[in-house]
Amino acid sequence: MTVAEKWVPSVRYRGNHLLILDQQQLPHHTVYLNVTTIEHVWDAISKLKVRGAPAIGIAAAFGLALWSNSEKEVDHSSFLSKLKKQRDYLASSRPTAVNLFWALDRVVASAERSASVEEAKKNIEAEALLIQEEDENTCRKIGEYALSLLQDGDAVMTICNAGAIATSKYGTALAPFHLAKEQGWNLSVYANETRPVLQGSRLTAWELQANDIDVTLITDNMAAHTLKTKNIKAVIVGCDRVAANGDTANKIGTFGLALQARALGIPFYVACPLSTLDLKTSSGEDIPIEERPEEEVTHLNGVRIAPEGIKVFNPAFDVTPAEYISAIITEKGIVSGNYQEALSTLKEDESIETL
Ligand SMILES: CSC[C@@H](O)[C@@H](O)C(=O)COP(=O)(O)O
Repeated sequence: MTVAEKWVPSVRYRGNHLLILDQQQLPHHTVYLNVTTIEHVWDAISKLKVRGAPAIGIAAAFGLALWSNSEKEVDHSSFLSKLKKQRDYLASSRPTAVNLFWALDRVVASAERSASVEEAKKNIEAEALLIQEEDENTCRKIGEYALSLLQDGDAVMTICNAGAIATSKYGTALAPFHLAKEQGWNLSVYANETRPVLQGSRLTAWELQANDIDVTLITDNMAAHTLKTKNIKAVIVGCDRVAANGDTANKIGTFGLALQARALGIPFYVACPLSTLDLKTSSGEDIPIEERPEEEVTHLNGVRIAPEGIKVFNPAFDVTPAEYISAIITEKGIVSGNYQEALSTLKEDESIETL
């Protein structure tokens, strides 16, 4: 079976409510949360019940649709200013993944193209649905380009979960494995467990195993040894924001993997949709890095594993400088070398297929 046949969507829109796959309960329970208010959506994003850059954007877009469907305001301009306040509220749920702001701004812009409240409501819903639908095609294209860098039989390493459940379907970094499966290739994946909240062991291991893709779980501190001894042909990761110069923010631990890959001469690829490119942020130094609650570090499954009172630093992301990235794989092609120029061309020129 392939991801197309076994698909468990992360977000399902039902007009007056959303069904959100609770990724905090995976791999033990496949549970959908019944989300009825914009506050529920904020909470689900902030607590990582829905996570992964594209999925956060999709959930937030539907959050605005939920709000709009139940809003009683009849004056068009008051409706639009209330909408913008809701946009700012949802934008405060997480700071690093730019897809969140990109999706919210698309929905607000669609409402601004309306002449009445009724039309604005229709536009908001249609735009949110379009964002979700487009992401599926985008991820498939990313998977096709990523697969062109691999060969049947290759072993590849990844971190976190940039998979189907982090997007509309297929994923970004995991898309090539889903597509390889469809075409009968055998790729094997080494998944870093991804402390502190274990997106690798709880989500990537679950997603790939459920799709009969050869996956081996390692702890994060096994990565260098595994890269060196297991004939790994590439590292592929997702990302939360790419700055104009190609510096890339992704799950904490990614930068370490990039350094290890460089030291061992293994290509290090970043896979992402163009919605993750943030040309307004000039370099990685300007990307806001989320710091999360210390309990994520001091506790495992609710059990304290560190002494009371210990100081904790818990950045959720790190930035990999562009010089360590062999190529960035997008739905419009693969870029490498001078990222500054290539990324802005890519964002501007929708017709480019491969650079
Ligand atoms: C296609 S998902 C890409 C990234 O969002 C992913 O690699 C990642 O770092 C997710 O972090 P998370 O904190 O789980 O939202």
